[in-house]
Amino acid sequence: MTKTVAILAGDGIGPEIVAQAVNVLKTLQVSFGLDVQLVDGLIGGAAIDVTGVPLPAETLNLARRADAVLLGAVGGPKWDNLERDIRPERGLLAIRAELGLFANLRPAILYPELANASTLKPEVVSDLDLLIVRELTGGIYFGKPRGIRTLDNGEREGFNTLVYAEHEIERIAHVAFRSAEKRQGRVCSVDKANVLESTELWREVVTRVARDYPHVSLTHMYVDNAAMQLVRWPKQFDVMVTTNMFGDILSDLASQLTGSIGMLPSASLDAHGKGLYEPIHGSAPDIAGQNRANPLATLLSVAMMLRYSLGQMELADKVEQAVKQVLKDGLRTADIFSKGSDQTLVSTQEMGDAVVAVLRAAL
Ligand SMILES: NC(=O)C1=CN([C@@H]2O[C@H](COP(=O)(O)OP(=O)(O)OC[C@H]3O[C@@H](n4cnc5c(N)ncnc54)[C@H](O)[C@@H]3O)[C@@H](O)[C@H]2O)C=CC1
Ligand SMILES: CC(C)CC(=O)C(=O)O
Ligand SMILES: [Mg+2]
Repeated sequence: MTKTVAILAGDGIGPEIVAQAVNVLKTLQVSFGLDVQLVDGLIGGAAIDVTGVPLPAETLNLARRADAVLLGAVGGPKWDNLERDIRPERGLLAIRAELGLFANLRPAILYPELANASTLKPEVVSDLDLLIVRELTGGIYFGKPRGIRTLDNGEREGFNTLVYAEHEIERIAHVAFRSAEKRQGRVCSVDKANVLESTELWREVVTRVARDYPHVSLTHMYVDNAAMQLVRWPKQFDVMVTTNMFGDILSDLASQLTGSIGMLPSASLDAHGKGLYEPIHGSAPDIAGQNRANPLATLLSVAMMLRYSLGQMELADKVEQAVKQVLKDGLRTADIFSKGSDQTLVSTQEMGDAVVAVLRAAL
């Protein structure tokens, strides 16, 4: 049966990188019989410009009907002075919440060809393969009350609320333990339980859920130490499970261990296999429109979509193999390029075309 994929390119480099992903999906359609229908929708600043809101009802309906959603990125200086509730980023938070996408899987894998692009020494990152499981629809990005208020003395005060209910912690913990069962069997739960009651409960609930997984080991780490340990010896981690904000920050950090933020894909999943797939990075306004962005995180997100939402394991492997091949062939966008080497500096489009060419050659 034909599957529907909603394509939400968004802002900044979003349209440039998503165009490469669409080319890959069309190649899989034409050359490998992938039965998908691609339907475009507006989100973020692009949606604000046309409809006045960052997540139009039409886009939400499209995403609800679709089997999977592919998203580029949202946001940019053009919309930064808008009223808080209609900024592009609120559209992204809203689609995650509306679709119930509570589990954000962010694998950080070092491709051997990029060992020299990592910020760490090759021996510290060789074979790095860790998975950050980030809670995505709760925590401080969603907690109420929130806002900016004026006090009696005229001074303004900004405030947010970090709150986690037991069921929110339980379900993300299960995702982490089930993931670890298929990997090296180790979960590290990252919190700030020494200071924050919300994550004191987090630690207690994760410890309770661990009893259902006798073959998985559980350790706990405070987030400040976790940030330090990630750059000291990242291979100590298999699966890291953490809150919305801590996962957001630690995954950007982890991306540099693999060479670039342009390399990390993500899957945001609900309880039933519905997923939204996007690179972990933002809209990169500093390089938008220059055909310089690395599209590989987005193409690897397509591979995750094929695997988790479209049931196409072999095609997922093929896309990942094609990414590995273009790196082996020495092709590099600017973010992963090292001068004085036998690498070829390529544009966003050229990198996308090269992946498509490898896929076609694999026919
Ligand atoms: N999922 C999303 O849609 C996200 C949206 N944002 C939004 O994006 C805008 C920019 O945010 P920033 O903090 O600058 O984060 P960013 O992730 O967009 O960019 C950070 C740095 O990484 C570089 N970079 C990012 N993606 C790259 C790629 N594929 N290839 C090469 N270089 C890449 C950028 O050029 C920039 O120097 C803001 O409006 C922010 O709110 C930020 C993070 C996630
Ligand atoms: C709007 C932000 C929460 C997006 C972001 O930085 C992310 O999900 O990584
Ligand atoms: Mg982020």
